[in-house]
Amino acid sequence: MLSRVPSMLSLERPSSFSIAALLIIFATVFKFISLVYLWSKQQRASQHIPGPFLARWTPLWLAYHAYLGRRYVAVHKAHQRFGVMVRITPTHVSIAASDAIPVIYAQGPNAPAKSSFYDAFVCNGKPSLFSTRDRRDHSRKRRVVSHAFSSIALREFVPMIQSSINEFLESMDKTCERGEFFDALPWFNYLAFDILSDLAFGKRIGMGSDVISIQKSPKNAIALVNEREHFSAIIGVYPFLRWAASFMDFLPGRKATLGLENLGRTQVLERLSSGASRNDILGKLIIAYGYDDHCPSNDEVDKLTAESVTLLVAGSDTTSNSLAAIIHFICTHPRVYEKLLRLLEGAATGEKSLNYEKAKDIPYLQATINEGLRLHSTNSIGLHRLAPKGGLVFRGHFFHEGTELSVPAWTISHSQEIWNDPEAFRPERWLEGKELHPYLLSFGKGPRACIGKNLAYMEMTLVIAAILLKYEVEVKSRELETTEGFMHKPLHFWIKLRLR
Ligand code: HEM
Repeated sequence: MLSRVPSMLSLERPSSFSIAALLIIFATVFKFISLVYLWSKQQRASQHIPGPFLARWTPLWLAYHAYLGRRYVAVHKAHQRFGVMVRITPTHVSIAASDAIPVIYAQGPNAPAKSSFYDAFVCNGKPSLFSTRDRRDHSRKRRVVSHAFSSIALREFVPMIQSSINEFLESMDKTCERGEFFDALPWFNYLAFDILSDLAFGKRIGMGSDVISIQKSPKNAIALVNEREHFSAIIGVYPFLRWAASFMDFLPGRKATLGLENLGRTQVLERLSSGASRNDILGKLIIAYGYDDHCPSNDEVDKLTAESVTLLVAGSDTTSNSLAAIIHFICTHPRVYEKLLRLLEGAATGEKSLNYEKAKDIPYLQATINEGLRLHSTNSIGLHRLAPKGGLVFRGHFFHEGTELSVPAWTISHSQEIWNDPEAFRPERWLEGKELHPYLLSFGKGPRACIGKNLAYMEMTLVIAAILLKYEVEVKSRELETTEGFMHKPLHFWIKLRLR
């Protein structure tokens, strides 16, 4: 009789395979239940905080506005309607208050860390400096990468940056010959891309002749950055979308991510195999990681690729879009334009160009850049952080560990209490004695603030000085149409240039 019992019902000892399968199922169910429990606990804890009806129930409200490229507008309007604290997903509270900046973007061992939003920005499966969430891992990486951004390193980059700018100016000269309005935004993008790819890959990708074979057209590489950034900003807000997207390599944003990874890997491998040394960011990273004295493993190549791609993405269109917006504001404010030009001409003493050492010492130019960054708000969203272990208290509200928190950058940059007449473009406000830098969120704040900030100021200073000294710039429209990916950017920048 016993022999007729089906083997699956026999009382034999389970194989190690079935034990492993059971353990995996058990672990998955446990993880799911604990996630649901955590989610409902956080949701209950922030239930007293108002917000748009849909946002209180699903992250899709935020994902939808990110998809439309208008997340910062939706969050800003929600603050106007509901007040300082607004729930923008069931577990994410946006706090539009300047005193929240040093709390949410705090330094120190118990500072709020980046949230899983940043998993959407991981490259090659390897978190880069930007997407690393663990505090200790991040500090270690930041120490290594910061070698490439020291003030000595930046000074060494000036000739490389200048050479890209000279090539850019030659192209601009040709537009003067035609004497027509043209969309300068792609040209700013090419320039920033040239500069960054030169520094991060040791090879210019943009408008130069040195086009990388994998990206036949320079526009492709720029489109990849735009698409990847927008895609990550959408799927970042909802773990389910991130999970679903990982199976959908056909999505344009997913393709863009893979395309950029390939582009970066090709360049990094080429550089490593050539054994060439160059004083650029990639060269400095190779030395800082110690890959100059042994042949790096695949894993190490992936790490280096992740950093290089991140620097290209984080440093190119951010700078070009900010530049376009700042020059737009200068041109639409003749008083500022004339004042700036007089100061630049004074420093250039009769020349049509100005070196960095002189340009950086013109306070009004730096004030104009800051004012443009504020008014345009390249970084417009609230950068996601997590309430740390033990929770976080702000203005008497307790936020459970793991609640997402952010300070909406656009809303802070346009706050009447901080800026007094916030819609006015008035660089002078930066020179009147009130310390305004703590409220400028363009580069983030705290331990995760932008590592490329000084490089960005250097580029913007050099390009604005070069353009204003060489050309008369006329804009076609007073309006600047914009959209938002992860960063806030103009859609076009129509100008006409005349040689001065
Ligand atoms: C105007 C130009 C730029 C703007 C507006 C900008 C903005 C920002 C912002 C807001 C953050 C913080 C992100 C967060 O907390 O989620 C950031 C981080 C970062 N930026 Fe920039 N950035 C600019 C230029 C650059 C450049 C030129 C580079 C490098 C070449 C760069 C590389 C990075 C990196 C690597 C991080 C991550 C830092 C970390 O987590 O430790 N950025 N940037």
